[in-house]
This record gives sequence, C-alpha cells and structure tokens, in this order.
Amino acid sequence: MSTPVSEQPTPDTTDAPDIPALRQEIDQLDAEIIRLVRRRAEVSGIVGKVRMANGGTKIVHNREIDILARYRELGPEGKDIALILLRMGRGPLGR
Ligand SMILES: O=C(O)C(=O)C[C@]1(C(=O)O)C=C[C@@H](O)C=C1
Repeated sequence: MSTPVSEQPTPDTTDAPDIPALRQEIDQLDAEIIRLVRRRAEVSGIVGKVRMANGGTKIVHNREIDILARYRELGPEGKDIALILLRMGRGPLGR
C-alpha cells in the first residue's frame, strides 16, 4: 500500500538556492560595482589634476597607505583591488 499524499514529505525546494535569481543579483551588483569604480577613477583624476595644478605631487603617499589599509578588510585580495583602483585614478606609478 502506498503512503497517502497528505503524509508524504513536502519536497525540500525552499532551501535550494535559486541560481537564476542569484545570478540576477550578481549582474546587478556588477553593474553597480562598475559604476562606482568608474566614478571613483573620475573623482580621483579630478583631485589629482587640481592638486598638480596647484604645485602638488602626482602621488600622496600617506593617503595611498590609508586606502590600502582600508581594503585589507577584504583579505589578501583587498590590497590588489586597492592598487588597481589607485592606478585607475592616478595612472601607473613611475611615469
Ligand atoms: O586623495 C588624493 O589626493 C588623490 O589624488 C586620490 C588618490 C585615490 O585614488 O584615492 C589618487 C592618488 C593619490 O596618490 C592618493 C589618492
């Protein structure tokens, strides 16, 4: 004799990750990250131009150290992210 439907366990689909929905969230996050990275580079470029037009240096060492420290929160990759962000704003070092 088979188990009546009312006594069968409900299939456990509620805990299963919804991959299409999660991918949609990733797509939205990437779009936001790209917008923020672009804006950061733009703002950084403006700050650099104003500073250099006023006789300042291309690099502000202490400020870069603070930014590197900030991104260390993300673990070892954080430093790489910070270095890339800085390079996108002020350009490569040594030029
Ligand atoms: O804060 C500045 O003075 C900037 O020029 C911005 C910025 C940055 O991208 O965060 C870029 C270059 C400097 O060396 C330090 C920081």
